[in-house]
Amino acid sequence: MVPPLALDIDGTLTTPTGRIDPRAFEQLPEWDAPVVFATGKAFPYPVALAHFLGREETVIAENGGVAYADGETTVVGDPDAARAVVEAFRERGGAVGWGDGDTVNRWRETEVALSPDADEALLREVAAAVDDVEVVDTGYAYHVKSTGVSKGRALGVVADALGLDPAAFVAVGDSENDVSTFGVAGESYAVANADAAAREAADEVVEKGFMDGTVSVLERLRERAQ
Ligand SMILES: O=C(O)COP(=O)(O)O
Ligand SMILES: [Mg+2]
Repeated sequence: MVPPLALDIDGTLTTPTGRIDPRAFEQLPEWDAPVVFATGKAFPYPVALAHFLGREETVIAENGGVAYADGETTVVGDPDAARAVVEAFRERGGAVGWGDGDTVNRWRETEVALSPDADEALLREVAAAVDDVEVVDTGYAYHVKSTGVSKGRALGVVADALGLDPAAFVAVGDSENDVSTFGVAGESYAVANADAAAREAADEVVEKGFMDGTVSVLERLRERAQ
């Protein structure tokens, strides 16, 4: 039997230009165990991905602020604290940076995400003045979130709902926001494009980057299951 998977999305299932790698549509629909999409993106993104892959909608969004499994949504974190930090950042001249529509934050319930172009030093300075709020840099966004919220903690909630031990999961990821997942999954892999924190936390850093790296992990797990 192949193991259940906890898969990050950006940097892990994508191409270097940020598209979902088409191999996700070849490999994941048939994966014969639960697949949890664990992302920093807002709730609709992993739900849509699972939906269009024809998989159960079992997802972690907002870096663990939102977890959804077996029809049940769990929301944790203090959105008001995160929003207050971003408001103070704006008052001091900072810009969230996604343009007028801001679909990045439109459906976000527990945290705020800022563009990688945002003024990081100012953001960190403003956030440091507020208790229980932190800034997480995924390489794709700066996330202002409650400190107790993490993908790893949410994986515990999701695993529970599925009647599984989180240690049964194999995790693949690429950045700081995957470190907590690597801590609770039984086995963890960072793709070659991963940042220092993810590389340090993973059981193994694979040779290839982005979906090439993830595909190499999936192949290995499939071979092992035979
Ligand atoms: O939303 C981000 O910043 C990154 O998303 P990810 O967790 O799927 O890599
Ligand atoms: Mg990622």
